Amino acid sequence: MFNRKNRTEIQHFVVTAKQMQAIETRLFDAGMPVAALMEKVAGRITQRILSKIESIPVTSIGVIVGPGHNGGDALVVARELHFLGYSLVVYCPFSKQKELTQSHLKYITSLGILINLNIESLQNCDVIIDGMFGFGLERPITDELAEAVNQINAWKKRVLSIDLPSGIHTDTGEVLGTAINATDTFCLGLWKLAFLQDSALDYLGNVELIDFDIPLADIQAILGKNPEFRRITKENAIADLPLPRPLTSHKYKNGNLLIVAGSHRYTGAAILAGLGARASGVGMLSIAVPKSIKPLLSSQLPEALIVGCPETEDGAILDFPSHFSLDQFDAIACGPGLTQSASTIVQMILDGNQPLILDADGLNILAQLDPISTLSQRQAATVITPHPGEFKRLFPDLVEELKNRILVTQKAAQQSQSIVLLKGARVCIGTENTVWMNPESTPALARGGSGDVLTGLLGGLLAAVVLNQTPIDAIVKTAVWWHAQAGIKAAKDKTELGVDAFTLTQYLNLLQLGLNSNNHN
Ligand SMILES: NC(=O)C1=CN([C@@H]2O[C@H](COP(=O)(O)OP(=O)(O)OC[C@H]3O[C@@H](n4cnc5c(N)ncnc54)[C@H](OP(=O)(O)O)[C@@H]3O)[C@@H](O)[C@H]2O)[C@@H](O)CC1
Ligand SMILES: Nc1ncnc2c1ncn2[C@@H]1O[C@H](COP(=O)(O)OP(=O)(O)O)[C@@H](O)[C@H]1O
Ligand SMILES: [K+]
Repeated sequence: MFNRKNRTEIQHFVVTAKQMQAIETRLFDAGMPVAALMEKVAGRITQRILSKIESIPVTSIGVIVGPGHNGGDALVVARELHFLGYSLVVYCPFSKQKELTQSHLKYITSLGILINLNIESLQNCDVIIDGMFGFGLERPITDELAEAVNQINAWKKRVLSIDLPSGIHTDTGEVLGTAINATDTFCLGLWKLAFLQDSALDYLGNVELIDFDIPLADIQAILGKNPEFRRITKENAIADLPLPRPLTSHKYKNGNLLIVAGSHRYTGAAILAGLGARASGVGMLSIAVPKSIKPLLSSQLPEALIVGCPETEDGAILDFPSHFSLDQFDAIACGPGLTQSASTIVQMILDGNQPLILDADGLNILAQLDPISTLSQRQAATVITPHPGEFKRLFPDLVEELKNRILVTQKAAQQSQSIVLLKGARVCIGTENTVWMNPESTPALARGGSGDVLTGLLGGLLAAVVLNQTPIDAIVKTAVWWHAQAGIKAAKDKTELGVDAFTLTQYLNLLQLGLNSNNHN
């Protein structure tokens, strides 16, 4: 007896509509009949739909059928559910269909299932299957079709979307006119960009990839060996953790990090970044703050070396103490809570040769300095971690393109020759060749201070791996995954309202996330 192969490797590929079409074309050119592929895919969708509805009382199932192959998929699913004894209501408001879809429509009619032109026909269904549009949708849904979609959403029924919620653009995740609010979406074959775009999130519901055995060679023929768009998974995130430690390790082999943060106004930001760094396991931690808040930092982080700095009149860092050198550090994390008065030291750090994470006010100060040329001229690696507001200040020429977060991150990374971590519900990390995207997170993180924790965690990891030459983009994705997983676990235990930034730092313990020192789960 053979078990189906669990193809975890395909979980990290993410494709555009164009790439998906090119991969699909390769299958057809190789001899796979289109109709056979549709049967196979729809058979798998049917199995997954059954697993979702078996435990709930279902009297009748509504099916929305579009004009293309998304509609064809829906009709095959409808046929199978009919033979399983479910009562089906088919709604197809299109006068023309693609040939294969038309053929399935004809057959389903021959089975005695009525094809309705009127959306009200679905009103009494318990579950609706959405096969209106998939990755072929390119123009907005308008007029009666838009009204039908809005009506379905207003009913607030359970809606299972095939491939994408109809109305969502495959690449940008934008709503084209209007879109189905799905409770579940079955993404077919390979993850599409829309599944990692913030703009689509509220429409997707629970998401699931339905693998239909696209040969790896066909995927690689289109995407290459190092795909441009990649999803962060548990496997690829933990692979780059600095674990296990060599038995003969010592503190200077585990990274020497300097955090530059805090002001009278934002003392907590420095503490939160420090606690984030603590969780990373960094070998040595120094935190530069305005000297009058040094006692506060020392009491919260006894293991850290707190560097008290001369202050501006408004309580920001004015300068580093005399004889203080940045050269001793493996990495610097700079920005949380600095205020814009700390521009002198930010400039000094940018001029230095240490790998750098720049966040918050560090970015706002950078925005005044011609960011693209400043970043491009740095000798060492720079990771910038803007939220969309900071991003707009840094890259005013890219503001219009922010509606496609994935592509805009890629462009910003290429222009600035830096690693760009664009914050949001689905964090995107732009690097020279790849955009990494984090598919799992929680809105519990949407509150002040959670970004400071990420900066510290990332700083600690960066300092540790600079020494063992792990690529920097690899560790950035690990930090993003770790931060989000801690948020998810904390939200499970304390609800989405219970995850203040300090609580988040308490959940960064890897054991709580199901890992151990051998880096095995
Ligand atoms: N990839 C794979 O390997 C597999 C893919 N499969 C399935 O195929 C799906 C893609 O199928 P697809 O290419 O036929 O496109 P689809 O999304 O059904 O719709 C396009 C149709 O809609 C029309 N249309 C567009 N916009 C419109 C509007 N605003 N208002 C009105 N009409 C509009 C457009 O017409 P036209 O632009 O020509 O007027 C065209 O006819 C994919 O999502 C998956 O479910 C599986 O079966 C097998 C494996
Ligand atoms: N809706 C959301 N879902 C998941 N994560 C979110 C959401 N909103 C914000 N985040 C995350 O929370 C953090 C907020 O960081 P930031 O905006 O810098 O806040 P702060 O500077 O106050 O710490 C980022 O890591 C961001 O990706
Ligand atoms: K759909």
